Amino acid sequence: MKNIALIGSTGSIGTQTLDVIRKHPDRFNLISLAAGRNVERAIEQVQEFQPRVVAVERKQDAEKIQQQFGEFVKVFYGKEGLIEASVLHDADFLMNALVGSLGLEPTLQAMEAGVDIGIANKETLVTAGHLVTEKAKAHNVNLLPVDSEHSAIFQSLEGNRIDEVERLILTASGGSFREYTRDQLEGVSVEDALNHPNWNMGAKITIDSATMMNKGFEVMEAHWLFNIPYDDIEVLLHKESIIHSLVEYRDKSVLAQLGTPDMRVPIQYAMSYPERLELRDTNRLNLWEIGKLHFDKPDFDRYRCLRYAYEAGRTGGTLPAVLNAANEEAVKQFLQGKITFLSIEEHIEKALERHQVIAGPSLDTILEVDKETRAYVSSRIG
Ligand SMILES: NC(=O)C1=CN([C@@H]2O[C@H](COP(=O)(O)OP(=O)(O)OC[C@H]3O[C@@H](n4cnc5c(N)ncnc54)[C@H](OP(=O)(O)O)[C@@H]3O)[C@@H](O)[C@H]2O)C=CC1
Ligand SMILES: CC(=O)[C@@H](O)[C@H](O)COP(=O)(O)O
Ligand SMILES: [Mn+2]
Repeated sequence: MKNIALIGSTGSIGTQTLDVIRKHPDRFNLISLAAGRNVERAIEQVQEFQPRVVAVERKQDAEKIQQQFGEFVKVFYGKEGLIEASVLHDADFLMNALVGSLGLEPTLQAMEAGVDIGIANKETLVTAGHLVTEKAKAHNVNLLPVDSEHSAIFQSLEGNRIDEVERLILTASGGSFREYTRDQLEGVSVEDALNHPNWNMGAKITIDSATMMNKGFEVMEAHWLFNIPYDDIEVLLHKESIIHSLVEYRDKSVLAQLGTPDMRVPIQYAMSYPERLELRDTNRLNLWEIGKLHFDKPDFDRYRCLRYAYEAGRTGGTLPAVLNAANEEAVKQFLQGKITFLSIEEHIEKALERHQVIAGPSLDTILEVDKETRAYVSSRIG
């Protein structure tokens, strides 16, 4: 039996993680959950899974849950609440399903406590990949990929040597506007941007997918997870999202992982690794039904965020934290209807241009840069 701590329980990855736990009660036991403001859903989850520790974003919501469940659960709130839900002496695995760089500190603290991490929360690796990978090594904990592309690469690497890899190829759907020219992106709506062709995900990652910042983040995530230089990580447009990513070896053999788009597959694999458990109610991949798969090269002028991500990743230091924070703030403002879709990349570009890079930043420096960058982007919007 594996004891699971889950932060971000009410979101897309969080609820699918709970579905995996629900399907395997003999294998997984939920000992804590952390949610944000979706208190009704959090309460239902507490009723069903009976974790002993619960965290929510706001004090008043924590009090409400504490009253309802009494002594059976300990309820916390805020940033400290996220840490309480992540660092438990008997946790075997923390699923980090939070959105944003908010996930960084709980991840680092759980690793210090020797807990293996399922890392869906890519912003943590983007913002502070050097700190996270160092900490994983120092405390001998596994950092298991949950993102579908990284799970595909992880699976395609199994039984092979990393020093025999020549190239990682990350597939990209192209997002909600993949058939649009740059001119057609003028004035697109939030609703249209949220309409991902293949995946049903949280709002922020759906916008990141439309700008292709998601793929840029995934390049950075792959760099840190698999220790591969940026020059050897490529992006391939593949609109069906059937091939989840590929690894090319030095003999030019290419291994890949395929499947119908269902995040419960990589979620479950991270949780059950190195075993594969049954997943009954997912769709089988019948290639004859699909008939054709399509591939294309990404255009770095059409998808500028992809270019910024490679540049920030190659530069390193504090620049990736700026990229992430500027993106988080700009996407938030776009979702609130305050800026246009195309101006997301404009704000990011300006934030990157003005930043004086600090090499090898500490956690405190990263947190400071994160805060300062959000304030800068917010002040540009007014
Ligand atoms: N969805 C997907 O298919 C995939 C997602 N990912 C990555 O996984 C991560 C999660 O994505 P996704 O599940 O889509 O995101 P969602 O927006 O659906 O969920 C985010 C979760 O974080 C919680 N949260 C947000 N702010 C706070 C806060 N201040 N305090 C506590 N909890 C908070 C939300 O709580 P609440 O709703 O209660 O406010 C929710 O539970 C992201 O990093 C994303 O890039 C990667 C691959 C695929
Ligand atoms: C499901 C998943 O892993 C997402 O990150 C997905 O990759 C988004 O799709 P695109 O970024 O390829 O549009
Ligand atoms: Mn992905």
